[in-house]
Amino acid sequence: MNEFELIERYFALPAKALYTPAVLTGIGDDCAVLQPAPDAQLLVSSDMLLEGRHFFAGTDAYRLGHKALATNLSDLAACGAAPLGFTLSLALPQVDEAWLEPFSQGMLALAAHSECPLVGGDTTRGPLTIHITVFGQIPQGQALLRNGAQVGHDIYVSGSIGEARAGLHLLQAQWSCANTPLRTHLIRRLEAPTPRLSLGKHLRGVASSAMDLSDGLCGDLGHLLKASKVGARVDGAALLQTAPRLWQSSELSSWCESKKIAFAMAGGDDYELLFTAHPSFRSYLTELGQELGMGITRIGEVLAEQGLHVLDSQGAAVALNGASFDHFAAD
Ligand SMILES: Nc1ncnc2c1ncn2[C@@H]1O[C@H](COP(=O)(O)OP(=O)(O)O)[C@@H](O)[C@H]1O
Ligand SMILES: Cc1ncc(C[n+]2csc(CCOP(=O)(O)OP(=O)(O)O)c2C)c(N)n1
Ligand SMILES: [Mg+2]
Repeated sequence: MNEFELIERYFALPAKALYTPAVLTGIGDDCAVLQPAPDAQLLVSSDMLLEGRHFFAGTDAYRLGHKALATNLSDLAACGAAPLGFTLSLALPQVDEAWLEPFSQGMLALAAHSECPLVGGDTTRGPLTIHITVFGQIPQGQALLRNGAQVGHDIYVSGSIGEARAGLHLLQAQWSCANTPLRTHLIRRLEAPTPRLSLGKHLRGVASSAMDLSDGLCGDLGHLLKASKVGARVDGAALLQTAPRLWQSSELSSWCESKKIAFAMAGGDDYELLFTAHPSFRSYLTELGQELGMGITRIGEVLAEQGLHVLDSQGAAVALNGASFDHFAAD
């Protein structure tokens, strides 16, 4: 199979079935031509996944296809945007049809579900690298950004924080988990995150600032606070309540509270939304969580004084010993 047969079979043909009316020209020309809605603004975000750095060699190809698109859609969700389409640039060591078939299926199943068609890309031989750029749209001026957090606003996260990091530690054999359903759940949280697109749309006009959690709450919240020129207090006990299955597991229930909080604060790969909102939205957000069937947890408050203070249930400061994920941390 040559390069163009590969593109046709695994990407161009199945992608065509997913084109929306916004795709005026899709795969096969020099550029894709997309038509955003009148009065919409265009949003663009790009993320890559590299074998050995973002995923282990031998990771299930269907899940990898899903995750590569999910991490990108998560950025659109964080801005409250609706997907328009995406491009896929792929480096493959060789043509492996037993890998390409599920990879393409996992990616395009999420593309169909999210109404985000594949509209172009590039394919080359090289170390396994998956690079996606997503395009989204939003009505003028409504994009949720990192710089709008206001003093006195509440801080929220969606979903369960720390589970993906626990999944990573399981795969790295840093701890074991005898509870098979929990083990399966944690690894799925690492390998197959759900982009929170509908939550993001519902946060338009509600959230004062938002971002998605990829590197870990500690560092990511730090970016949001810096952009907004504010500080924050995080209630560690509220953060732990987002992942009760994890903390009640027999292996981790003996950890002290501050160790659990520090683990969750440094947990990368969450792909949940972090956002701030005026306290008048509390009941709306409780109902929204029920409507969308996901946790939306208030974990703290924005403060005028800069800096991030994470407290345990006794009000004592939790030492965060550094870390969120940083690709160049050791350099
Ligand atoms: N090589 C690069 N050239 C230009 N901009 C970059 C580059 N790498 C990252 N960025 C930008 O820096 C910002 C932070 O990047 P990153 O932490 O990867 O964001 P995210 O977590 O949303 O993917 C983003 O606005 C991103 O677009
Ligand atoms: C094999 C493997 N090692 C380590 C990790 C943990 N990890 C790798 S990258 C990353 C952070 C997110 O990746 P990044 O490229 O920084 O995404 P972005 O912030 O740009 O969205 C984490 C937590 C992993 N998922 N898999
Ligand atoms: Mg990035």
